[in-house]
Amino acid sequence: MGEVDPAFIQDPEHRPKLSIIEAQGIPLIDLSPLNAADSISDPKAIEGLVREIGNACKDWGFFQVINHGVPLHKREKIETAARKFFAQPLEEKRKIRRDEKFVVGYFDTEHTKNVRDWKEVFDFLVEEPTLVPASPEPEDKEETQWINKWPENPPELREVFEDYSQEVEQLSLKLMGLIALSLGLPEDRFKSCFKDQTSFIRLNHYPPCPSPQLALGVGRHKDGGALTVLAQDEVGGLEVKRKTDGEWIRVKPTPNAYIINVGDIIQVWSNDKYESVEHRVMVNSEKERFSVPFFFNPAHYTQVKPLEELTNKQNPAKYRPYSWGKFLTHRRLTNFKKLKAENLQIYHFRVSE
Ligand SMILES: O=C(O)CCC(=O)C(=O)O
Ligand SMILES: [Fe+2]
Repeated sequence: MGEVDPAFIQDPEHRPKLSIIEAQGIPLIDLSPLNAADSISDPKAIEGLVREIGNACKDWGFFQVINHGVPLHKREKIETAARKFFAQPLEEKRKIRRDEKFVVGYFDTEHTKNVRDWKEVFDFLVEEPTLVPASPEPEDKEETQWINKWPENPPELREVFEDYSQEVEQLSLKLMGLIALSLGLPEDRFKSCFKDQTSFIRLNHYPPCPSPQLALGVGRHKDGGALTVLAQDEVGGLEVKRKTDGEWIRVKPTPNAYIINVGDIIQVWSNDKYESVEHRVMVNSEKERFSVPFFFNPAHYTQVKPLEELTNKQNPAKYRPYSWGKFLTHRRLTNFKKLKAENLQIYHFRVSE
């Protein structure tokens, strides 16, 4: 990636401001009550945690966690492997390029809202194989399997990835338990939805950009899945749209913390009590940046709809049910193309009021 190609240039209203507002207020939550051996005998600590998580989901849709239980060395290993992978020549990386048949792998021409992102990515599925619908067509009942493509280099990537994904999956399940409790539901309310998960991990590399005021590493978007657990390095660049005033707020890197955000599925399950919030990534002219999001997604056959326990006459369901698998395959296929229109979003399933 050399000079800025017009494909990367954002419309003026979406260009980043170079004066940054750093996050004061994106909650930092200490998960240590979960790890304490006597947590059962200390329900007060868990209650406090549940309240903090609920408030963060409601007010921000984003929070950071510390003392989360994911061993630091496992995170460091995947970050090192990502650096090694992206340092290879483009021809090497393109050997395992994502295409319409192999939907995971390396990709350097992703578009968000039809503007090209200043980044390259590598996606891995958590379940191998991952079962999904064969096509986004609603009448087509056929299923297919997605499998991973592993690069030759670095050779340890597969093992490092498998080790890491188990840890973030455990953390995600714990967080879903806390989120369920915060909605007044049983802790294991969401557990079965993730049995045949369609989760994936993405390695993101944002090279230095000569015009960081014109382009974005990732354009503004919401995450389509249930929950995102993101590791960012010390460079920083993630910005979150503050719900109170629509201002873009930078998430300050906190060593060894994870950034958690509510995805579209939790928004629908909670019938808009919790909102999937827009975010984007700024790039800079000097430093490259790496990040590793884990997208926690349910089984493809999940019909996403507002939970019955959370809806009633006064608070009727705001969304029609939709198939997560069809939503996912639609998104994956349209990601290859620069579309004329915006791709599929949950508001397309909104019940008109
Ligand atoms: O790199 C980041 O900080 C966030 C990336 C992101 O939002 C995404 O990949 O969905
Ligand atoms: Fe995102």
